[in-house]
Amino acid sequence: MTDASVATRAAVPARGSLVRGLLRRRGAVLSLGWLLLLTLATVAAPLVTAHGPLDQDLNSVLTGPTGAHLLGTDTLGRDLLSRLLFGGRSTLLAVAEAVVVFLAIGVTAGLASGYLGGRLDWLITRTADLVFALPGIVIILVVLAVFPGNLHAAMVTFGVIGSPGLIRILRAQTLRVREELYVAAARVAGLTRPQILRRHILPRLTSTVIVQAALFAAIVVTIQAGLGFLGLGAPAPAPSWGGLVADASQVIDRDPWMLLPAGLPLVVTVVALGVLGDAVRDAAVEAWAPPVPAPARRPRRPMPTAAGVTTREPDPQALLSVIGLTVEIGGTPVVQDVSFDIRLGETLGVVGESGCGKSVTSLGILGLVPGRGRISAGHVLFQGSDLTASPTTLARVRGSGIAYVSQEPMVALDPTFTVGRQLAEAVARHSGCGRKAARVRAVDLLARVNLPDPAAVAARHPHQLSGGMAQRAAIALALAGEPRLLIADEPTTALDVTVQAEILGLLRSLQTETGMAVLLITHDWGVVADLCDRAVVMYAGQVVEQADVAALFSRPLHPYTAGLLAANPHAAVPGEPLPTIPGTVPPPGAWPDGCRFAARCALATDACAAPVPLTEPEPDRTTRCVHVDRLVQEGTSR
Ligand SMILES: Nc1ncnc2c1ncn2[C@@H]1O[C@H](COP(=O)(O)OP(=O)(O)OP(=O)(O)O)[C@@H](O)[C@H]1O
Repeated sequence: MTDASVATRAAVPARGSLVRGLLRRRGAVLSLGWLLLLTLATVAAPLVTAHGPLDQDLNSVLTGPTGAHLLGTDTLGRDLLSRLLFGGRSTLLAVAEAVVVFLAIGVTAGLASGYLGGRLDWLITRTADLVFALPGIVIILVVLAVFPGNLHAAMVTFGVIGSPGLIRILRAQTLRVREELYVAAARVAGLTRPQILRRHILPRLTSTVIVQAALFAAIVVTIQAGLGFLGLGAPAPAPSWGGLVADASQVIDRDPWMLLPAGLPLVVTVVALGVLGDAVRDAAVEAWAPPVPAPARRPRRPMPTAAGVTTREPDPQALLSVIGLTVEIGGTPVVQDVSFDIRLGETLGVVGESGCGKSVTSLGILGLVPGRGRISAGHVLFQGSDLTASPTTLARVRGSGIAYVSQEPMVALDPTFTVGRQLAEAVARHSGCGRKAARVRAVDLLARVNLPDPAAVAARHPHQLSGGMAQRAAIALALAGEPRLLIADEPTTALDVTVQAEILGLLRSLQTETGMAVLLITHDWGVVADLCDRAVVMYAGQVVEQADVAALFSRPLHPYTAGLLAANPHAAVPGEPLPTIPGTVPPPGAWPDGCRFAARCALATDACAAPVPLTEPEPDRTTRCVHVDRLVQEGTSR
């Protein structure tokens, strides 16, 4: 989508907020109205009725509705409206007690379990399973046997017994949300865990929490009424909704009317809570649904890969040195022995076919290995500090030292906040300036990435931006901490060709202005030629070649690099078919012991069956090929 297409987007109904979505639903409005009315009437019961709930008048029993008693009287001549409202107080209190306990345990444990994982996750899920298996009603009856008539103890217990359901749901959602790129971006930006949970994860779970709380409240109302009906609630003569139904059922043959005021509020309240829960869920789905179909991603072309550099001394002048980095996901190495350096002001391209480990390498640098993977070997030195050895240094460096721009700007930005607020938050965090100054700086940053009318853009939510604008906003966010290294993972993949060129031009000018280093992951040799000083070629989790861009283009010293350059559409000869590399990249776990490219290589011989080390055939360039001498000769004679 181009920037111009924002106008088209604006014509599409905008995503409504949860509240607006709710207010558009008649059922939700009626339910909210009823619950509000009920709450007000019970709280202000002494003002609503002149009769006390215990006042008896044996001369007017079971009167039915009259002027003096709007809902009639019971068998002792007590005013039903008064008993209903005062009884409603204990119902509302019971609901509040149980729901508060339910939410306190469910939200805290669900978030902690899903986000922190590890042993805590194991402990929480096992405990939740155990509590889930307990027979709730039996436990409550036991509690009431130990504390007769103590509804508070019963409701707190019910809150505890109900919480495992919420824990499971929120844990599952947290696991999903924590993998979203804007959460990774928040980690890169240096937010602490509590900040990420509060600002980025909890808001995404709000609708689920409200739905679950409403449904749980409906269950509490029925349980509380059931206990009252059985005489296990508030001791007589105190009013309760369950007690009213019990009284009404005893005189149903003499005065069927009494069942109506006794039972109807109970039924309407339970239905209202259920309808409200459904409406919140529907409104949330609507609020989060994308307003227009996501722009189709450009199909990815197969790209060259490279081999990792084995043990070597890091460049003393490097800003970042990756040394022998090995990353495992699920116990399988997906990136192995990767090494490279970047100096300040330099742009290093990382190229390779899909699945060769480019993204995992860049995320590994930031300590953000996906899928609960881990760095199993190697070091990442940034300005001399080993980021793999010190989580504190890593946390300090993220955002301010190293920033990250992903290929999906629309999801890298938090959809819940305006662009300006996210930027201001990042600026304030990194610079420590006040809110007002941070807001001004946020608009400056948007201007710096050449967004027209930056103040207006600051007031928009990410979904109101086109792909190109969102990527510029994401770059502005990355610049908020004035990083020394920007990692850009295919920053133009999801954009139209014209916008791609603009974003690449922007990156180039920002680098010239700030002098920062850029690690650019790309599939596009055109981008490498245009922006990069050096390039690392990755194949099947290894670096296979690393060289100055000009040397790489003129004399590739790995058959894979040569194959990829030949398949480069920018160099295609009109009318001739574009050469391709036969076969596919072997997946992690299926890598051969020898050269990983051998099965696709025209030069392969028996010598390729043994492990191939990286060699340095020329100063400042490395390759992982046993036929390197032949390639050097061919290149020289060309
Ligand atoms: N979350 C994950 N869980 C399991 N395996 C993963 C996960 N993320 C990546 N991998 C695996 O790690 C390997 C390297 O993936 P990576 O995304 O780094 O490749 P890439 O070169 O960046 O590819 P692309 O250009 O498609 O992004 C792949 O085999 C991939 O299947």
